[in-house]
Amino acid sequence: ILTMKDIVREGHPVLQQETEKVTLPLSIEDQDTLICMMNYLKNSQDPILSKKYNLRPGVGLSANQIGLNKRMFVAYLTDEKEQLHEYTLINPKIISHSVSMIYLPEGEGCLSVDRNVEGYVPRYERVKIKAYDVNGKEIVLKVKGYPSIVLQHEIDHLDGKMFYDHINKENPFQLPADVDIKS
Ligand SMILES: O=C(O)C[C@@H](Cc1ccccc1)[C@H](O)SCc1ccccc1
Ligand code: NI
Repeated sequence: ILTMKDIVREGHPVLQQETEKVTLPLSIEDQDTLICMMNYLKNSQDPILSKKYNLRPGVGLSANQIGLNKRMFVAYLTDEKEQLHEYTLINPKIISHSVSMIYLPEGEGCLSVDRNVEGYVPRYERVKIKAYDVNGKEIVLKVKGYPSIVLQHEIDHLDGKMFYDHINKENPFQLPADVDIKS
């Protein structure tokens, strides 16, 4: 199973580069990798297993976070309305987004960053994503709020970006007038 030793930490080049598009249909190997990545998220959110395997909880994981230069990620989270969101997205692309922005009041963390980085991370409130599912079928999904933040955090990884790249250097808690804090 995937554990913290498999997770690449900041500074490693694979996290700083734009990941390569995945060839479709998915190889058996890529299919298996995605299952392992989703199992990491589920295990990390299980009180018993996360303790047993010493896993940091995660709601998203990108392939380059486990050292693979492949444009694919998984996400497993419940939203503000306790709705479960489970995504395995291949070659995702944000094709449109809202003007309005949102932030997590507590800021963001990252499984690849072993330190606290303070500050608001401005994200689009709503995004429309085009991607492929594990069967190679094209999907278009619209997400808003917390799920939108998670998917943007993961797509950033695939583009070689870290959450703190979005934090205002002068004033990390700067809030442009018209933004809403999403809790
Ligand atoms: O490093 C990753 O990509 C996984 C992040 C994703 C993430 C962080 C902040 C905001 C949105 C997504 C981990 O989930 S950070 C740990 C965590 C665990 C549970 C809930 C929120 C954050
Ligand atoms: Ni991250």
